[in-house]
Amino acid sequence: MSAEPILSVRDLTKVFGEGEAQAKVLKGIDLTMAPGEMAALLGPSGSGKSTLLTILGTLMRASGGRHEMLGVDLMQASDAERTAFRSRHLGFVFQFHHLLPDLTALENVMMPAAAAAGRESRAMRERAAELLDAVGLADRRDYRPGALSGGQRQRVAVARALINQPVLVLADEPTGNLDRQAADQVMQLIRSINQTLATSFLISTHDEHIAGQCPRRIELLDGRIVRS
Ligand SMILES: Nc1ncnc2c1ncn2[C@@H]1O[C@H](COP(=O)(O)OP(=O)(O)OP(=O)(O)O)[C@@H](O)[C@H]1O
Repeated sequence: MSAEPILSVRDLTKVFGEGEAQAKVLKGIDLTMAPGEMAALLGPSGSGKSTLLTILGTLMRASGGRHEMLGVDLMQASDAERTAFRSRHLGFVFQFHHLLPDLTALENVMMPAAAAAGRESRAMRERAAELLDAVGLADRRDYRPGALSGGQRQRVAVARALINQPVLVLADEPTGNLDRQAADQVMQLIRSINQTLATSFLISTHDEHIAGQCPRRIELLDGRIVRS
């Protein structure tokens, strides 16, 4: 028997604007993801990749269709329920790391956990240190982002995405700002986390080399999935 999907999306649509300025950007997306899946999301610029990731991340609501995760109906959920769901079950990595410049690597990794709990704890600090160790940056925990390389910053961002033990990490061009070597290191890291922790990843990219490192590929074209 196959496992229940963690994510189930049916006929999902997104319309921006009104009247003549209206643009239908997602035109009926059907998508499921199984626990522990790692998928690349490909498509030309403007095909809707970021819009889809933003909706799946509960950072924006779809205009129509069904959006369920872990059995929760996220279309019907209130804003407060969606926020709680996000901090408990989802992680994010963006093209630009969005680390806070005045915090150390360790403090940045800890931040989503401290924000969710409303305070810091020793357990959080220990888990953040373990994650920095796992991404190969144990010796950089007290460095601020400005003193790290682009690839190191992105590895800190991956560690930060994992602090709340998410079921699914949404990554929007996580290697888009990196050279090939640093990009490969980040992808190796993501694959090893995917395999050891069974965290699912959905990774948008323009780069076939990056997509080739993902077991599944999902292709968007003009707001529709044309291959999955
Ligand atoms: N807030 C918004 N209001 C109006 N239109 C928007 C908005 N956000 C995105 N769009 C439009 O939706 C379409 C899809 O944008 P999206 O950013 O999802 O594409 P993408 O596939 O991620 O592109 P890229 O690869 O260039 O990042 C584009 O035509 C864009 O102009």
